[in-house]
Amino acid sequence: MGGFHSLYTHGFFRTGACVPRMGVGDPQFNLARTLELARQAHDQHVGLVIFPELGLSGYAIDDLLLQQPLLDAVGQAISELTEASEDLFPVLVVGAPLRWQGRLYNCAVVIHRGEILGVVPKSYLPNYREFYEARHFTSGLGIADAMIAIAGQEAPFGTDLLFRSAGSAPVTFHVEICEDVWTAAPPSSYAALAGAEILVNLSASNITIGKAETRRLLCGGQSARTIAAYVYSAAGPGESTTDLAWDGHAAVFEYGELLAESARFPTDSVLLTADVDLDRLRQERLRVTTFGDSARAAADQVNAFQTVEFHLDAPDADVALERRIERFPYVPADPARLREDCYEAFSIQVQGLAQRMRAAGAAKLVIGVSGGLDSTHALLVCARVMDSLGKPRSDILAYTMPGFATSEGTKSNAWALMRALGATASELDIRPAARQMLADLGHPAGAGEAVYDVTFENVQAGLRTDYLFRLANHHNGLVVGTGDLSELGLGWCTYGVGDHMSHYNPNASVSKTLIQHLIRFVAHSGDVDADTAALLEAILAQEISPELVPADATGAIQSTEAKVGPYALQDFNLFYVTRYGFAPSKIAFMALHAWGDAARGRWPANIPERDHRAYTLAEIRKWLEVFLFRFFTISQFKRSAVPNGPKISSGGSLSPRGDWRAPSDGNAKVWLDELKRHTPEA
Ligand SMILES: Nc1ncnc2c1ncn2[C@@H]1O[C@H](COP(=O)(O)OP(=O)(O)OC[C@H]2O[C@@H]([n+]3cccc(C(=O)O)c3)[C@H](O)[C@@H]2O)[C@@H](O)[C@H]1O
Ligand SMILES: Nc1ncnc2c1ncn2[C@@H]1O[C@H](COP(=O)(O)OP(=O)(O)OP(=O)(O)O)[C@@H](O)[C@H]1O
Ligand SMILES: NC(=O)CC[C@H](N)C(=O)O
Repeated sequence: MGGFHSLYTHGFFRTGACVPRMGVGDPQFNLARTLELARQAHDQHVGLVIFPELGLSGYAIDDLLLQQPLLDAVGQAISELTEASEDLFPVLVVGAPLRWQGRLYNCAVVIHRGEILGVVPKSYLPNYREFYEARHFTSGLGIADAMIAIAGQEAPFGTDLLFRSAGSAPVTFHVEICEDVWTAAPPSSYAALAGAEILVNLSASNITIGKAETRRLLCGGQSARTIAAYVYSAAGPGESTTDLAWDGHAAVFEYGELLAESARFPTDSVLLTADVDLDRLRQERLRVTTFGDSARAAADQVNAFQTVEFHLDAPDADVALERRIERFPYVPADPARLREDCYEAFSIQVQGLAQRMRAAGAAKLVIGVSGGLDSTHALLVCARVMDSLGKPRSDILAYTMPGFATSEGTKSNAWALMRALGATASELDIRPAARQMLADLGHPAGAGEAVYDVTFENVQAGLRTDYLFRLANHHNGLVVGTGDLSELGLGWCTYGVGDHMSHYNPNASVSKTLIQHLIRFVAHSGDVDADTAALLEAILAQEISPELVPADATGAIQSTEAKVGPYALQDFNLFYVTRYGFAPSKIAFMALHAWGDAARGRWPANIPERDHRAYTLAEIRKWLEVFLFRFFTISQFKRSAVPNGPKISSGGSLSPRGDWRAPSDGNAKVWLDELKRHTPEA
């Protein structure tokens, strides 16, 4: 099997859905097209590839289905296909009318490496409106523990089959046929509860206006409900147009998400592929424990399945991932989705803080404004909160509090911002108190020595927060937290007395990369004047720094990203560690795919061209190691004691009362070992 660079190494699985050019009632023609596509799928390392319903005979051939020569020719085509499959990697699932115990069934035949693994008859035969399947076929409902003679072999036959690979490409799949998924209780629902991860559907669904959307709803919804992948392929060009038409719709969904979809109304054969993330499905089924509850509720149906085992071994080649992986899991590149995300994130933040202000009977909001990203965004939220409560923005008491390392640039940005947003702005110099405290501590910096250690830093961060809390007492206000999700993930905040603490933190579950985007979004929204937009751009462009340590001899300022890593990568790591609990080597593989080439895929809007950069595997590995150590070893005690704040993204919040509970005395050993063992250094 391939190495680190192969998708099969990391729990991905390539699926294929074919729309072959069809010959009406012409099994040899259809066999030839099927074989062409199967060979293409082989060349593309597809593990499981499906073809349309009754694809070997044609679907809309009416009473020809009852013609002996036609059925014999279909049998011959299956024999030839089975023989040819010996040299092919993928499991093939083809549609054919088959005779069993003197009756005709609308079947899916599952073939791998010269063997018929099983045959699944269609359960639900539509016989309403334009459909007349019951005229020819018998329903497969209830057929179990049966065998069928086919292509010189004896194969399992029934609707009780699950197919499971015990090879180095492990997967469990189930097969249903068109109408089966149109029903209130599709067979695949029970199959998923019995362990099927990929649900395939061989379909011949004639097209009428608007029907493609119905299919998306049904297949996408089925994949979401069953926490599975749903692979769908419908008949296309060449299918009989006597009274109907065919748009050749192929699509692959994963847990409610459309992974790939064919262009409809093709004029020739199509192979659609999609890389399904089986790990994601497996991890999600562990989390969503009600999935197991519904398996218990449907125990009779679930326990009735039998498993057909086969061996699919991952290709030796390094099969490169083709799936689109967002660079920023918290900031989707699709403009429409991003707009919706920004609207929701901002509205959640505003609603959270407004409700707390009302409930606490607070007259004012108190906030420290540094001129950095987090406090800028929190201040934008405060302004909107006041608007929504019908209070004047002057009820926001905003303080800029210069310390030993505050630059003129950030301070003037802070002033400009407080003014632009209409807050009551003040300046409070923390240096005299900080000097006093350092002296009281016996710290050398108290006597003017250039000792810039963590105590020196935290005295400043702590004093700022202390002032804000006492100002809140003094003015009947709430201290608004600014620290973001990414900082919380990395433990990049001062515990208890510092920026870790507030009365309510609307930023707590907004990642740094999303905060950057939200500010960008406001700057480009037209909701603020040109000066404010320029100010926001200036804030976005500056180096991220806590400004707690003065610039060094070269003038270089304290850089957060030089210490904890680029937020772009750390947000990627944070998302996949907390949302799915993936292995670090898989996260590194995915990060390389997302970030390895600046030209690949779309970037979210408004990110300046100069920031379109790439990361090497060595960089990705290095910063992932930093992330794992910081996240698992040194920062959980901070997350175990965070103020309230609303959960914002499906990526999760890190509140111990919300979406992330972990021991405060754990360590990163397991994760670091996994990373080192399975990720090359470059
Ligand atoms: N598991 C555990 N349970 C309970 N306590 C634990 C602990 N592990 C360490 N501790 C204790 O915690 C203390 C260390 O934590 P803490 O006092 O927070 O200090 P620490 O995390 O060492 O330092 C704070 C860091 O955050 C950075 N910062 C501060 C402010 C703002 C920003 C920003 O950019 O937003 C960044 C700052 O530059 C500094 O590097 C030590 O006294 C240690 O003994
Ligand atoms: N000079 C300052 N004046 C007022 N408040 C400050 C100052 N420096 C820090 N703070 C407060 O402490 C918080 C944490 O500081 P930090 O520098 O990490 O955040 P930031 O500057 O808002 O954003 P970023 O972390 O993105 O630079 C700020 O959000 C702000 O509330
Ligand atoms: N072949 C089928 O089972 C088609 C039935 C399905 N209800 C459709 O309209 O597409």
